[in-house]
Amino acid sequence: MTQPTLEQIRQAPKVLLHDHLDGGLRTETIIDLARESGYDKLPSTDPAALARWFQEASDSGSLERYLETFEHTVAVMQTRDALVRCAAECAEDLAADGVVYAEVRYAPELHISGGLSLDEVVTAVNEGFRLGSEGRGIRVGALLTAMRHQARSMEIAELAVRYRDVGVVGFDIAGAEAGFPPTRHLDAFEYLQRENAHFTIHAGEGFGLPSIWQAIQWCGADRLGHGVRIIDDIAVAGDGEAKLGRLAAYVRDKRIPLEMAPTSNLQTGAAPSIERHPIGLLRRLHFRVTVNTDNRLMSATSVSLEFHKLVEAFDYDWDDLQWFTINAMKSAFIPFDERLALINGVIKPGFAQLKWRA
Ligand SMILES: O=c1[nH]cnc2c1ncn2[C@H]1C[C@H](O)[C@@H](CO)O1
Ligand SMILES: [Zn+2]
Repeated sequence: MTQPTLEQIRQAPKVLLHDHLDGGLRTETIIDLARESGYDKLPSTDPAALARWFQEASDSGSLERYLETFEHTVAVMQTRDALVRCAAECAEDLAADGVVYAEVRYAPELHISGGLSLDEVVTAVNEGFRLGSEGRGIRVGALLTAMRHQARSMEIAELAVRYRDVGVVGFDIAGAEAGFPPTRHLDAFEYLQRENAHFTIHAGEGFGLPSIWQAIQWCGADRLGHGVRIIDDIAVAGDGEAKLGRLAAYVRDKRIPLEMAPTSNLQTGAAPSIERHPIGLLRRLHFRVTVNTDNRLMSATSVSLEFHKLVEAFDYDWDDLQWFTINAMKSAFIPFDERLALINGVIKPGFAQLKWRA
C-alpha cells in the first residue's frame, strides 16, 4: 500500500480534540477586525506577512514566548460580532479540512475587556459554531478554558456546567505551565467531578512529570493536553524494549488520552523534531494517542498537515491514521452512543473507502 498523500488525508473523516479558537483565526479576519475596532498594534496588515509573523514568533522554543502572540488575536475578539465570526470561520475551516467532529477551546475570561459578560461570550461562540457547522458535515463542541495563572477557574467551571447541554462539552486549563501547577485549581476540578462533568488539563508540555501526575492523581483529569513529557517515565533499552515507570503505566493502563500536537510541540520546545517526537514511541506502545493542531495560525497547520507530517516521519499508513482517529473519537466528551454512531457511521466507512481506493 502506498503512503497516504496530503490530498487523500484531507478527504478522510477526522476528529480534533485540541484546538484553540484564539489560535486559529484567519489572518484576513484579524486584519478586518483590527481595522473595525481601531486596534493598531498588529505586526503587519498584510495577510501573508502577518501569517509569517505568527509562525516565526511562535517558533521560539519557549511556551511562555509562544503564548505572547495571542495578545493580537485576543485583542480583536472582544465583541459579540467578532466572536460569532471567528467561531463560524473556525467551523468552516475545520470542515473544509475534512474534520467531522471537533472540540474547540477558548478562555471566556480573555474576551470580556470590551464589556461582554462571560455568558455573552459563550452564547456568541456557540452561535458562531452553529452557523459555521450547518450543512457542512461537522459537529463542533466547545471546551471552556480557565487561565492557570489567574484565579477564575471556579467561575469558568460553573459556566461550563451551566452550558453543558447547550454547546459546551467540557473544561480545560491552559497558559504557562511552569510555576502554575494544576492543583492551584483543585476546587474547580472537585466541583466538576461532583457535577459528573468532563475536563482535560494542559500538562507535560512546558513542565514535566510532576505536572502530569498532579493533573491525573490530584485533579482527576479525563485527558491530558499534550502530555509529551510522559516519556520521561519510560526507559527504552538498546534492543528497543521499553520499561514503563508507575505513572506511564497508569496512563497507558487507564487509557488516558494524550492530546498531542506535533508542530506546536516543536515550537514550544516540548519535542526536538517530528522524527524524534515521542508520538512514535507512544503509538508503538499503544498509549491512547490522538493527533491535534493546538493552534492552526501559530503553527500554520491543519489536522491533515499534522497527519501528513507523521506519515512522512514514521511511515504511517491508513490503518495508523484510522487508529489515531478512532482513539480521538473514543476520547471525546460527548455521550458514548453519539461517539459510537460517528465511529461506525462516518469514520469507519470513510476510511474503508479511502483504503479501498488506495
Ligand atoms: O499549547 C498551549 N499551552 C498552554 N496554553 C496554551 C496553548 N495554546 C494556547 N494556549 C493558551 C493561550 C490562549 O489564549 C488560551 C485560550 O485558548 O490558551
Ligand atoms: Zn493547547
